[in-house]
Amino acid sequence: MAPRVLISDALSPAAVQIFKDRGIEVDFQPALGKDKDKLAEIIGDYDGLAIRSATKVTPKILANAARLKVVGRAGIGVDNVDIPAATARGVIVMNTPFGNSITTAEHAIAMMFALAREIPAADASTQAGKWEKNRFMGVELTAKTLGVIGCGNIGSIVADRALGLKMKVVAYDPFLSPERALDLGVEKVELDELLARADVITLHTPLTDKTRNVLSAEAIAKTKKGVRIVNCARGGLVDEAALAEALKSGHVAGAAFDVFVTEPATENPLFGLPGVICTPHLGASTTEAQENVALQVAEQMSDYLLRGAISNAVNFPSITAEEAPKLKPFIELAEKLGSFAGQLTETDIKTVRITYDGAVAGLKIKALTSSAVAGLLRPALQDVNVVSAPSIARERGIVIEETTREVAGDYESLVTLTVVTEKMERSVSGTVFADGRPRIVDIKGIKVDAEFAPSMLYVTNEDRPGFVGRFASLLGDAGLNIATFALGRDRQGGDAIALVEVDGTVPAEIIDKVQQLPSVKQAKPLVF
Ligand SMILES: NC(=O)c1ccc[n+]([C@@H]2O[C@H](COP(=O)([O-])OP(=O)(O)OC[C@H]3O[C@@H](n4cnc5c(N)ncnc54)[C@H](O)[C@@H]3O)[C@@H](O)[C@H]2O)c1
Ligand SMILES: O=C(O)CC[C@@H](O)C(=O)O
Repeated sequence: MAPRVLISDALSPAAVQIFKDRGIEVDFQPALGKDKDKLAEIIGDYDGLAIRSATKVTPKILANAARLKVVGRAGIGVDNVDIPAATARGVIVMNTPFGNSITTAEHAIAMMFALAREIPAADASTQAGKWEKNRFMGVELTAKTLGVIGCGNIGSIVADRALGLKMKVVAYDPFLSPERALDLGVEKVELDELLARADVITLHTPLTDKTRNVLSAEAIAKTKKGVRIVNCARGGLVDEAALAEALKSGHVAGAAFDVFVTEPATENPLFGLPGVICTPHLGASTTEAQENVALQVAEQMSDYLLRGAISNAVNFPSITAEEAPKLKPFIELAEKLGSFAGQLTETDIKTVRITYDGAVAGLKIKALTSSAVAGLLRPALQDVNVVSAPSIARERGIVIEETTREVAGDYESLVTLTVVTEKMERSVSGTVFADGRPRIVDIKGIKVDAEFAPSMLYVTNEDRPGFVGRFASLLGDAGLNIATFALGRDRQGGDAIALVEVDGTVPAEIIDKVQQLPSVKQAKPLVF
């Protein structure tokens, strides 16, 4: 069945065409993002949800989204998606980090000019027939200092454009390296210095606990008298009430805001104040940017739904379309090794160690580890997948350790998963043969060679003559057909294991009978 995608915001129709061309069924309902009840009612029918900022992907929506595998944000900020809730439900969340950066940077520059020359007020006055030539005395931007708070993708484009305007640019960004600052031609400074020196301040950080109210009343008080402030990033970076006071007192000469604490902003402390210019979150609203982000999100979502390739996910490592086919058999191997260990582990897991030897060490091991952990946890917690597994493990205090060793041993690639509980430590290793099928090659240090089959029986016993005959007769007498039989032992007379593929499920009473055979230590049914 073709995957189904719902577009619940006003994305460019270019996205619809991409989905259709890729063979994905697409439902374009651009007004649905505003109707959360209707969205909750129908979301269960879709594998993918493509959004802009109007759709709020809340835990309630996710709880109804039984089929949902991916949320694609045609834009940068994913603050309208509950990422922990999506991750916990195994839903990939991806964005398009660059498609609207230039457009948004241009909006910030436009806002700066609009402030410097009071263009909106001059326009309104002129069109009202007033011709107030002496009322609007602007300021020149050349040689002024622009303070950029957050010098990432958009902040650095703004800086570049401002340098082109012959402004001086100072930037505050704890993650901006001195080399990058030098490259951009900006001066990296601390926040207080930026506040003291900037004639115009522009914000370009995400909204986080650290950046909320980065321009607080206290910070605004440290700015130069007559400063102008531009916010085209996120509402909440500036204390709106404090800014309103500073505008009224004349300390701040102007503020141009595209984003607000509450959106849609129908009322706001800044509205109606002198020197204030507002736009309704238009930063990304150009034909070019909307086409870029719509095409990109549709491509990314299609790649994931059809090929398992992941790009720009905020809750999972990227997997390119080239990597996906190489990873696929190892994802299956890791998941099955995890499942093997999970089905045999009855007590609390403390640590999971995963070692990647040989060629597999060069692959995206984060995806493999997540798959192994998903397989490990699934016997105990049904609702876990490769996306949610690491966070679920973390919540349960399970430590996950990964080791890579590029040198190959007996196998070109070997994955070993070791589970440590309070009482024991159990390891299982596997590889992928040339036919692409995963196999178990070692259990607790005992060599075996078995494929994973839908129904299996795992038996550990003391290595004594007669066991195999008695065991096979017991299964035969119960009408259970043995499909494959793998045996291994650590040494003659020591511990032995049998991994047997049977046709059909093994009834519980047969497991009990196997358990009672002489020399048997443990008998467990396994399903893969
Ligand atoms: N108005 C719009 O329509 C619109 C459009 C696109 C993006 N945005 C918003 O613009 C913002 C920036 O987007 P971007 O693509 O440049 O993001 P980015 O991740 O490339 O850059 C953000 C920068 O902020 C810096 N930063 C993080 N914490 C900081 C802190 N405490 N102090 C100072 N700097 C800090 C980071 O180091 C990074 O360099 C985002 O919030 C995004 O959602 C708004
Ligand atoms: O979709 C939009 O119009 C806004 C996008 C913008 O806020 C973003 O973070 O990319």
